[in-house]
Amino acid sequence: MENSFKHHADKLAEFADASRDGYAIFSADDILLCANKAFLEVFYHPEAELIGKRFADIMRTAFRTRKGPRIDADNIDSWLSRVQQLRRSRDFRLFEVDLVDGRWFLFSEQTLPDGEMLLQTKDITKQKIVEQHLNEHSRKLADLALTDELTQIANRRSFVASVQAEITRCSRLHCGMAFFLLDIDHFKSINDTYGHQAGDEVLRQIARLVKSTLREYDIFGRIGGEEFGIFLSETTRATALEVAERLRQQVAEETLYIEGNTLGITISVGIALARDKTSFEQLYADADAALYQAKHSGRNRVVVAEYCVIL
Ligand SMILES: Nc1nc2c(ncn2[C@@H]2O[C@H](COP(=O)(O)OP(=O)(O)OP(=O)(O)O)[C@@H](O)[C@H]2O)c(=O)[nH]1
Repeated sequence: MENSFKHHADKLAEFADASRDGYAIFSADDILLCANKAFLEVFYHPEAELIGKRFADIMRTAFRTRKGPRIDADNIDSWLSRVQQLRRSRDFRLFEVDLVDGRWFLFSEQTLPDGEMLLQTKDITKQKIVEQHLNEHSRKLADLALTDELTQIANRRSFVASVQAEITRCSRLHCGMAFFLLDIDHFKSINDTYGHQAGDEVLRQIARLVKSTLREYDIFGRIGGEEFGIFLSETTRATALEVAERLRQQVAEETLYIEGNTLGITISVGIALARDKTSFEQLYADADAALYQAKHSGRNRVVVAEYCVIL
């Protein structure tokens, strides 16, 4: 019977040694007592250099030789003191470790009541690559869902969401907000004269031009068709007018080169202003009314919504 146990224990040791997963046992005072080949391979050091060493010394060697686990720290001692707080903080811990050579391992630490610890490592490089591809893919999908395909600026959905978040913040702080509706003049005749593709190119170039004149934290998006929205926070009436007028002027002065034609484009801008609680719908309606006035009083102009005169 005893022989049979011994036989099975030997078999287990044999399998553990041949396993692709790493196994190691650390003593209660963190000395590496034994480890199989797969574990030693993670650290790139021969058995003789690791067995009998303290965990801290093994990690110091990894840091110094830049082999084994990637240690993103300037100072190994402060890194070690952080890690030591985590080690044995629970009976069982699972965490991912990336190696300097680009491989990824899932580590598990199982601590016995007397402080001895069994460390297991599993190569998860393939899963990590798939995970990274999936993350990248879903980031791209999220970007696509938020971006207007033609102009590569925010689409209506993401523009409205950003503006609503900013309205909430500004209303709380009672800071001035300005909302512009910007519309290309006689855009239909551009399509009719030069074709729809030329019209698309005008939209792209105008979006680029407007974007380059705005500040990084101004919110800019394509609301639909040839209509764009801009939201400025922490803004006075005078600043809003100045920005809109500068935009109008820059567009009017720019010559666009579209499919062999030189085009002069103008825009009309309707502005709504607010200081206290408001909504996207309210700002949009007010700016739209102002834009209507701008169109009907000759185009290529900026009009502030009537009720905003006092703001
Ligand atoms: N090329 C192109 N045209 C578009 C797009 N979206 C909307 N349009 C066109 O934009 C034109 C808008 O025309 P209108 O609303 O009559 O306005 P307008 O000709 O710009 O005249 P005003 O706004 O009154 O100055 C329509 O002919 C739409 O077909 C687009 O993505 N690409």
